[in-house]
Amino acid sequence: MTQQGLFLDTVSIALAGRVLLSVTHRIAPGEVLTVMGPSGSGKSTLLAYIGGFLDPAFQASGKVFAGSIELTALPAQERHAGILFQDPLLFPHMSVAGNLVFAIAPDVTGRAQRMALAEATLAGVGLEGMGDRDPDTLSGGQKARVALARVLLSSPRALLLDEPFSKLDQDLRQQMRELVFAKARGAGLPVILVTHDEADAAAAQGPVIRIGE
Ligand SMILES: Nc1ncnc2c1ncn2[C@@H]1O[C@H](COP(=O)(O)OP(=O)(O)OP(=O)(O)O)[C@@H](O)[C@H]1O
Repeated sequence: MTQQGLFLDTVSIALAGRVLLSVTHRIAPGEVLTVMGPSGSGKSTLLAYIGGFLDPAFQASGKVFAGSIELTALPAQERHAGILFQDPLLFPHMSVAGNLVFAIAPDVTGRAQRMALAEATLAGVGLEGMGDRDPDTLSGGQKARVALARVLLSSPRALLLDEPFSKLDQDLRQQMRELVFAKARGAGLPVILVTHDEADAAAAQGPVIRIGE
């Protein structure tokens, strides 16, 4: 996929007639925009709007573009907004490789080819040879890496990070965010990072917007 920025064009979201946030911002390929703000200010809601799963209780307007593609004109499954949540949300009844193969686009055909792609992506996040493992046997940091591998395999147009590091201890947190930012830079993916943590924001080395303050 060619490198594309993300453009939030006069995005405005309200709840019960009260405007939660208004944002216009361009994020370059590989750049991280950090979004901070108090609990309940609408950070997750912004990601839900971009991803296409905003609850109908909200009133939203504005467009979101990935390069020249208007994501807000597409159904959620066609947006390819690569979202990572606080919880890695792995399927417990599938192996690690199974969790990854599931995310690969159907145009990669053949079981061997799909498994090879999954294994290579696993190796790229530091989990070489762990495809056969059951997700329940992994540590929290390893699960977070599997979730990252899965999102990278899903042909994302952007990475939307909803506090994905917050359950990890300090060292792991630092390692994981460096890995995510390096992967985003390598793939030329624009990133939105929702966090409460100033150290995350500093590590992102990009612009910071604060909502609800
Ligand atoms: N489905 C919903 N229906 C009605 N209100 C909702 C719904 N989901 C969230 N809200 C409200 O919308 C506001 C924004 O919520 P949101 O989860 O985006 O905040 P946040 O900034 O991500 O908070 P936190 O930092 O605690 O995760 C909050 O007041 C929340 O209670």
